[in-house]
Amino acid sequence: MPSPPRRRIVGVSTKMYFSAARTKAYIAELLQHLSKSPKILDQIDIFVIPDHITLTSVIAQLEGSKVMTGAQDAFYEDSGAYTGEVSPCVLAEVGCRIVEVGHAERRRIFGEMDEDVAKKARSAARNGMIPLVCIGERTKGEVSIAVDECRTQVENVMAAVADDAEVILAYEPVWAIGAAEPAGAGYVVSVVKEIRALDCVQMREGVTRVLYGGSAGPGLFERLKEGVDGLFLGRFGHDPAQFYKTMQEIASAQ
Ligand SMILES: O=C[C@H](O)COP(=O)(O)O
Repeated sequence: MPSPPRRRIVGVSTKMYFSAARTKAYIAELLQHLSKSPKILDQIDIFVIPDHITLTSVIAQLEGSKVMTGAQDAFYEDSGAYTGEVSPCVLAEVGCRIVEVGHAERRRIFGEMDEDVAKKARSAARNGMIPLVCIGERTKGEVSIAVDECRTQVENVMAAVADDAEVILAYEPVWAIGAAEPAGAGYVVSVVKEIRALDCVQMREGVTRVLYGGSAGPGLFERLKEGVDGLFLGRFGHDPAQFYKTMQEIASAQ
């Protein structure tokens, strides 16, 4: 079966870096940039993942712009006695489109395991949102070792998520997150090629896009374009002008 067409996509997470005021100003400035070339949103998908507190105001600011808003996490149950958790059902209700799960910081600091990540991805998809699943090896080394570590993460998720649901995999080598530079292009392209070749990815009915994240920013996509469908930015997208520049590069890459 031929794989479904994959549209390029780029997004940014503000993690827990921004105040509410900065998030508001960031989105306003981003919209100003986008108004200069509105066609960009017909060419590629764009998303912003703010913190939970500002999520609904970001959705309101972005209304009518086609820029998607995502959440940085969501619980795997829709409702109940889960104090402090965020319901995927409520996220969908307020217009959230993407749910990021399994970020390396959540795995390391909050002890999330592949099983938790898989359950969260399943409930995001069950609620009509796109799970954006972060995967990646912990230590810098050989391509084959990275692929082995990612394989387990991906297989767990794909076994849990409905076969026809769209999934975004964000390949983020843990050692490249928060670093000065991204992982080497040849290395990333090789790992992503192997991830795409996994049976659990190949055999899916739903679209699976693969992004690269980990010190990503302007100037990177051209080197990764033969392997990835886009980029997932952190720090180097926290200046709206830099995020916009990255979008332009992705939209214009042949
Ligand atoms: O969520 C984004 C990634 O963890 C990358 O973050 P970074 O670009 O600041 O390294």
